[in-house]
Order: sequence, then C-alpha cells, then structure tokens
Amino acid sequence: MPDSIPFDIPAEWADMPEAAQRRALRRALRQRRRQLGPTHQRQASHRLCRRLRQLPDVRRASRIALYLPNDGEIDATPLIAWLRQRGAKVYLPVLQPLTHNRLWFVRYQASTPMVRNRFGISEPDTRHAAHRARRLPAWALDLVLLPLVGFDDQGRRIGMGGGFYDRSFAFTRRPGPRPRLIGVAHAVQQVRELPTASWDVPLDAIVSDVGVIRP
Ligand SMILES: Nc1nc2c(c(=O)[nH]1)N(C=O)[C@@H](CNc1ccc(C(=O)N[C@@H](CCC(=O)O)C(=O)O)cc1)CN2
Ligand SMILES: Nc1ncnc2c1ncn2[C@@H]1O[C@H](COP(=O)(O)OP(=O)(O)OP(=O)(O)O)[C@@H](O)[C@H]1O
Repeated sequence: MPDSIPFDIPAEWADMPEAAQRRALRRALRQRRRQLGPTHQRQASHRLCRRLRQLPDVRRASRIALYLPNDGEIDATPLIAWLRQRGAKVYLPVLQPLTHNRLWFVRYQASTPMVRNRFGISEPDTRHAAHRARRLPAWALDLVLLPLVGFDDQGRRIGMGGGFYDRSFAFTRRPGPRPRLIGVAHAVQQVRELPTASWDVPLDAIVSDVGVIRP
C-alpha cells in the first residue's frame, strides 16, 4: 500500500526498553499525522470513505461503530450520512466511567448530547450513555472502525496506548458472535515493521487513503 515511505524504526531505538520504544514510536507517528495540512486531510478522508463504501464488510453492516477524529486522525465521518441513508445505525466509543480503560458503544444521532472527555475528544454525554437502551454491547456490533496510530503490512497495529480497544475487544479471541474489526489510518502512519504485543486484538483489515491490507 505505501504511497509514502513507511516509517523506519531508528537503529538507535534498539537499545531502549520495549515500552519506551512504543512511546517514542507513538510520538513520531502522531506528529506525522498532525503535520498533514487541511488539503491533504480532506483528500485523504474522501479517498478513505470511497474505499470503505466499496467494502462488502461495510455494505453488509447495519450496526457500525466509528470515532470522531482527533489529533490529526483520518476522518471517516463523511460516511455517517451515507450509513444512515442506508438504514444503518451508527455508534461512538465512550470512556466507561468506572471500569479501567474500557469503551461503551453509544448510538449516535443528531439529538445525542455531546461533551468532551478527559482527552478532549467529543463523545456522547456519560449520563446519557449510562442508559442501556442507548448502547450496544461490543459483541453485538457488526463492524468497528478503529483509529490507528500505526500499522504495518502484516496487519499489526498500535493505538493511543490506553489499551481501550484491546480490552473492549479481547473477547473476539474466543468463540461467539463478534464484529468485524477494521483499522483505519493515514498511509503516512505505516511502519516498516511493528512489534506485536500478546494482547493485540487481530484486525480483519486495515484501510487507508491509499489502499487496503488484509492480514
Ligand atoms: N478519535 C478517537 N477517539 C477515541 C480513541 C482514539 O484513539 N481516537 N480511543 C482509543 O483508544 C479512545 C480514547 N483513548 C485515548 C487514549 C489516550 C489519549 C491521549 O491523548 N493520551 C495523552 C496523554 C493522556 C492524558 O492526557 O493523561 C497522550 O498520549 O499524549 C487519547 C485518547 C476512545 N476514543
Ligand atoms: N485485554 C487486556 N487486558 C488487560 N490489559 C490489557 C489488555 N489489552 C491491553 N492491555 C494493557 O493496555 C496497555 C496499552 O496497550 P497497548 O500498548 O497495546 O496500546 P494500544 O494498542 O495503543 O491500545 P488501544 O487498544 O487503545 O489502541 C498495555 O499496558 C496492556 O498491558
């Protein structure tokens, strides 16, 4: 998929402890995406959404979780109007108030009251989200678009570092109903080779503005 040069982990980092390496990698990749200008961002969003609309996993899904972009993340929100027109229901992640680093998935409609969470990301208000009828358990979603900080051509991923998605979708390793997990990112967030962690949940695909990777 590379249309830009994949990020190469500098040789000097080899001596750093694994956790420090992951932190340095996140910092470098987040800086890469924040540096993309508005014209690049708009075009990348357009190209991403065009690819997503063509994917059978997306066309088949009627309950879809996505995210509101932050920190230079690629913007998949133009998909929302298209999904609603097709009768699909859209959900957003909300930080669970009591459980450590886990997500709720809350129905997102024009009337949904929104607030900023502790990371400054807009999300449905926690008190609104507390009503079970407004959420869907993660296993009942058909499709989740996960925001990635980095990825490689083997389908490995790295996120913001909170383990929110890893914890919320750890159940996908066991038998039973589960959503399709599709990572999305800018092409400039590709890394030559990412280290894996044992808790990383496997993705079904990664889609960027430049292409699709099927691990
Ligand atoms: N748009 C979007 N929404 C999302 C996520 C995401 O990656 N993108 N998440 C995916 O997990 C969850 C939020 N996770 C996050 C984890 C860390 C940080 C963050 O900025 N951390 C700061 C320092 C933390 C702090 O302020 O204490 C940092 O690393 O600089 C942000 C979001 C749920 N919603
Ligand atoms: N299923 C899990 N159970 C308990 N702890 C977990 C689980 N998954 C991840 N973690 C913890 O969460 C922390 C962050 O994980 P990691 O560095 O992989 O972040 P990430 O891949 O960037 O996260 P995210 O899932 O938010 O995109 C790690 O310290 C890890 O130990």
